[in-house]
Amino acid sequence: MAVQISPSILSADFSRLAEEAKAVQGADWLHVDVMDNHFVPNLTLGVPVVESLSRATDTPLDCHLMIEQPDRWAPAYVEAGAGSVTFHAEAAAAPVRLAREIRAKGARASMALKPATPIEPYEDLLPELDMLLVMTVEPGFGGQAFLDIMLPKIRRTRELISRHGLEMWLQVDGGVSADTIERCAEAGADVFVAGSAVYGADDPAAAVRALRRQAEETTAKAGWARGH
Ligand SMILES: O=C(CO)[C@H](O)[C@H](O)COP(=O)(O)O
Ligand SMILES: [Fe+2]
Repeated sequence: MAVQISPSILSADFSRLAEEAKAVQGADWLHVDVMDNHFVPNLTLGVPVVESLSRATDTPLDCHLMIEQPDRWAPAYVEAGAGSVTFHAEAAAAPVRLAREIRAKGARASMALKPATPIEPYEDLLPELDMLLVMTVEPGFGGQAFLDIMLPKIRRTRELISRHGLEMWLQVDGGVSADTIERCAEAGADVFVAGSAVYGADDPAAAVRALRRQAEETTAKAGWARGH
């Protein structure tokens, strides 16, 4: 199980997205938060911006769709160049069909859970997914405080993934920082989104390296990591 860091451009300067993407060279992914002002009370960017960004950087794009009707829109984000597309369980009408469509178009398929959405009803869907995103804030805004109460859900999700013998990744998003990343890694997360902790730093690339080091050290120590 390899630690991956996905800086969120939600906390970047939107007037200089190409430069901001290059400022985190060395990151595994670039996390792109798509918000439609319906699923969440905020509005960010859409398909044309993702298309331009995918041409402007070699870092693969990890698109987090906080939108209604992901069944209709998610395939367009794959066509726009996203390497991974995450839809919300609460918004998808047919998550299995949607995950299969995302995979068939050539991207990794991922599903996100808001803080109040349990993982257990989705256990049988896990083999259809390449990644599960456990939100550690209410989606909609960057810079919010990490919700410690989500740690048991991260732990239960990791246990389910292990029990089913799956290779899928477990992402955490929201309030991930030097203060919280070790708790996430200890609970079983392996893909870490960080917005304000990376783009709020004087040296974003150094912040990515520091977060990676912390997560790797914790992962190496954690008992559940053995054998993965
Ligand atoms: O999906 C998100 C918010 O809905 C963002 O990815 C997340 O909040 C990142 O920002 P920060 O690390 O500052 O919390
Ligand atoms: Fe996100």
